[in-house]
Formats: sequence, structure tokens, C-alpha cells
Amino acid sequence: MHVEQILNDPFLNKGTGFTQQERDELGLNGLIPPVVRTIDEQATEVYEQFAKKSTDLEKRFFLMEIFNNNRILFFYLFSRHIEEFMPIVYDPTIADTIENYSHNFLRPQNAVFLSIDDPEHMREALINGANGRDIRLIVVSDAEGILGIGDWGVQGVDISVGKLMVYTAAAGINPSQVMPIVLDTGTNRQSLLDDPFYVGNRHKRVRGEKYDHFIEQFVKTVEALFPKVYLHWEDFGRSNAAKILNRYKDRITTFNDDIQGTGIIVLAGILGALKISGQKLTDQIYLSFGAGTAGAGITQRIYDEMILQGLSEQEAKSHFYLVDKQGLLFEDTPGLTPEQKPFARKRTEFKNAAELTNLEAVVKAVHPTIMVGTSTVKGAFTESIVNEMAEHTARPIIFPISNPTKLLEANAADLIKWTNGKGLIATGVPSKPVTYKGVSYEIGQANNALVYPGLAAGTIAATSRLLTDSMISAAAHSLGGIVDTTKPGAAVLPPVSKLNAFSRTVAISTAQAAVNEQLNQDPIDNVQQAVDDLHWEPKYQEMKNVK
Ligand SMILES: NC(=O)c1ccc[n+]([C@@H]2O[C@H](COP(=O)([O-])OP(=O)(O)OC[C@H]3O[C@@H](n4cnc5c(N)ncnc54)[C@H](O)[C@@H]3O)[C@@H](O)[C@H]2O)c1
Ligand SMILES: O=C(O)C[C@H](O)C(=O)O
Ligand SMILES: [Mn+2]
Repeated sequence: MHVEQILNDPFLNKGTGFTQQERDELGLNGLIPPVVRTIDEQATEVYEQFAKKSTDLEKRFFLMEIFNNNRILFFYLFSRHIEEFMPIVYDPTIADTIENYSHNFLRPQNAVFLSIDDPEHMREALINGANGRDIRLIVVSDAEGILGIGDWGVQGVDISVGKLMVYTAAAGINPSQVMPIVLDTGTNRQSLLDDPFYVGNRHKRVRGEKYDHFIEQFVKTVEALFPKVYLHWEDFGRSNAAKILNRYKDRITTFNDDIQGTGIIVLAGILGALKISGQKLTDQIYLSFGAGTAGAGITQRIYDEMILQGLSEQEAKSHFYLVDKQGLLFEDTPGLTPEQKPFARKRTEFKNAAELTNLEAVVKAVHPTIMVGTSTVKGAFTESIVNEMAEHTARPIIFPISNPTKLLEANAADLIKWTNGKGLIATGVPSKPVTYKGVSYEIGQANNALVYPGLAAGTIAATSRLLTDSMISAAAHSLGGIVDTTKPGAAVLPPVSKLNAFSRTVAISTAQAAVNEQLNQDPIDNVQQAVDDLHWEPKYQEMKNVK
């Protein structure tokens, strides 16, 4: 291998971290400054440069430079500053980089770009992307529903890159075994179609048979090339996300983050909140504001949990109310999605059914005890709505989890104030602690990033054939167990600063559930050992004879 290739390969390059012996053997003398640094010294120096950047976007670009140059150093740094780096590497700053991707484009960051206009090259593109690596984890997006900011075409590739960064930092997934992918199936965002800098396919989204066929070709090709892969779907549009998951979930090891990941984290947050309030889940009235991919996915997860806790299907259903653009969803509401239908209500249940067309009217009519926002409607949880809710329940559970920050249904400080400190709050983006009447309230982050790394690590470590509901349920319960509910103002979810530790807990529970279901393809004697063996550490390995 040529020396330039070593220095340009982020999986091999160590910069000043090459030892003198390596420099002699690899022919690197003179190509890097003479100083030899440990990874810790490098990280200290780089962190100092990072700290000088004034905006989050500048910070992200700086970190991406490290990512592009030296992946081990990047992950060493990330794992040491996980709480500080998460909002920069990932949500919410990632939303800005996605919106401006074409204008800032420099390097593809080892992502693979698959075009619906060029299905003939799909196999070759995936082989090129892997470059001989043993790919075990893929995050793929067609970017129709990026966070709450909608359709960003090929620019959504950054969500695949960003989610995978979190996988490694949180759960030690080997970064040389992952592949971020974007499926460029067009975009309906006119400003992108009109933008001369746009780097994607310049046409409207392809739908119907051709799209479905492209997805099928993708799944088949991935399975053939990477038979042990765990396939994560991210930010597909409402009309495709659940359809794709339902088509493949019993065939391959696959996961939809917005449906399943979000379901787990919200259930875990609710279990944490109920631990604080000392209440039972089966006594709660659940209102989903925004019943799209995430809203319906969460509803299904909470419903399944109510069934597990002993309710009949009919009883359990009576605890749920879905509110979307049309207002409260009734059986006869036009345009119901297949996921909304089971939870639609009968008009005859209400005297004023015709008036239940907005959130406030619905809250007045049904008195929810839990309200989760996945609507993308900024400020939708107003003071009067929250007051109304708080009048009928002692400890209202309110999770505005639309992302990014500009789309929050309410901010944590307002919710604490409006509920007089009684609200049990979590937000999708990180929120600072709120001080109110002398108590400091920690705000949990109900973001699927708290669970998807551990979930995949456990599934992969167990060599599980599938990702099943009982594995998902085990993951949700394992998180709930970690919350410290004794302190006044305690958070409903564990803090992001402990992401490494609880990702391991999630991984072990998930792997154990897979083994219990006999889904493991290889024999597993010790689940904990299997999880720990999979864990990759950002450490330099001695390099010899690469030439
Ligand atoms: N915190 C997390 O982990 C997490 C996970 C997934 C999604 N989300 C967030 O949830 C939001 C929704 O994501 P999604 O993937 O479900 O998108 P989606 O498009 O599938 O769903 C959004 C739903 O909100 C509805 N909606 C839009 N305007 C509305 C209004 N005025 N009143 C009521 N409902 C309205 C839409 O009709 C749709 O059903 C996004 O902001 C996303 O960032 C958060
Ligand atoms: O990406 C996130 O921050 C969470 C979630 O998957 C989302 O779509 O908002
Ligand atoms: Mn998402």
C-alpha cells in the first residue's frame, strides 16, 4: 500500500500518533510532524481547537474533519465528551447540515449513494462502498421525512452518517463494519430541484411499483453481499415507513428507528415517569398528538405493553386517543393510515364529536394523563392546553418530542412552570435542567438514540435472525430500571452522559431476549460475554507490513 493511501484512509491514519517504528516501517518519515503523540494527547489538543469554535455548525464541521482524517481519534474524542458532542454530531445540529448539504459538500464520508435511476450499478456501488470490509450494520434513508423537517432528497445522507456515529460512540459498534446509505429516489422539495448546487437526482419522488421494486432489489442485494447485516431504516415518509418494516421484519434482521426505536424510548420514559409518580400504566389515558410514523409506532408499543400488563385488546384500546391534522381520529375520518385505524374512535362516544377538531377540544373531552407530541407543530402544547390537562391529573406526563428544537411542541421550562412543577417531562432534543421554586428538574431526552445503539449491539452480538417484539420490549424495560427516582426533580430517563453504560444494559437485555427465543444463529453460552466481545474500543493498533 502506498504511504499516501495510509495517510488518506481514515481507518488507518493516526496522524502524529504513528510511532517512530511505524514511521520507519511504513515509510512515513518526513510526511507528518516529527512529534509522536499518544491518542490521549492528540485528543486533548484537538478538543482545545474544538472548544474555540463559536457556533455549533462550525464545531460540527471541525469534528467531521477529524472523522474524515482519523476515525479512531474521532471516536476516542466522542466517547470522552459524549454529552457535549451528541447535539453537535447528531440532532439538532445535524438538521442544519442536512438542509445545507449540497452547498457545503466536500467529502462523501464513506456513505453509499444508490440512485433509483441507476439500479444496474447498485451491487457494484455496495461492493465499492464496503471495499472488502465485513459490513454488519447499515443505516439507510430515502430522506422523505428527515426528523420533522421533511423531504431533503439526497442531502438526507447525513442522517445515516450521524446515526452510525452514535452507534459507535454509544455501543462500541466497530466503525469499519458500518455503512451509511442514501436511496436517492428523487425529491419533492422544489427549492432543491431549482438549486444548481443540488447533488441529487433532479426529479420528483418516484412512487408505486418502481419504488417498491427498488427497495426489494436493495434488500436482496444487501442480504446477498452482507448476510449478517442488521438493516436500520431511518426517516422514510409516512406512506412507506411502516409498509417497508411490515414487509421485511419477519424475513431479515431489520429495524425501523422512527417506529420501533421511538416506541421503546417513549415507553421507557413513561415507565420512568410512572415510577416517580407511583402510578400504574393501565390507569393512564394516552393522547398522541401527531399520529404519523413515530406517533403510531409509539402508540402501538404502549398498547402492547398494556396487553402485557393484563388488559384485553378492547380494554387497552379504550385508553388511546390519536389526534392528527383532522383532529381526533374517528373510524369515519377520511385518510386514516393502516396504523391509525385500530385506534380510531367511534363518534358515538362523544356528545360533541363534531367539535373535536383541535387539540384543545380533545384534551377537554378526554382528560389525557399522558400527552406525546410527534406532530412537527411548534408550540402546539399551549399554556391553556397544559393547564387543562394538569387540572385533571396530579402528575401529567408530557413529552414534546418533535425534532429539531425549532419544532418542539413546548419547551421544558414552560411545561414545568405551567404544571407548577408537577409535570413529568421529556423532550426529543437535549434540554437543560429547569430550576423552579428552588427545585432543579432534570429533563430526560426521549430520543431513539438512547436505545438504538444498544438494541443493535445486543441483536448483532446474539447473532439473532430477527428483531422481535419481545426483544424490543426487553430493551424498553431494561432502560426503565436505570432511572433514579428518589431525588426531587429526577428525570424520567437516564442521562445521555451515561449512554455508554446503559447501551450495554440495553444490549445485554436484547441479546438475552433473542437467545430466549432461540433466534441466535451461532451458539451463545454467555450473553454478557458476547456483548462485551463485540464492543470496539477506539485504540490504535500497531501497524506493520501494510506496504
Ligand atoms: N424524539 C425522537 O426520538 C423522535 C423519533 C421519531 C420522530 N420524532 C419526531 O416526530 C416528528 C414526526 O416524525 P414522523 O416520522 O412521525 O413524521 P410523520 O410525517 O410520519 O408524522 C407527522 C404526523 O404529524 C401530523 N401533523 C402535521 N401537522 C399537524 C397538525 N397541525 N396537527 C396534528 N397533526 C399534525 C401529520 O399529519 C403526520 O401524521 C418529527 O418532528 C420527528 O423529528 C422524534
Ligand atoms: O433523529 C432524531 O433525533 C430522532 C428521530 O429519529 C427523528 O426522526 O426525529
Ligand atoms: Mn428519525
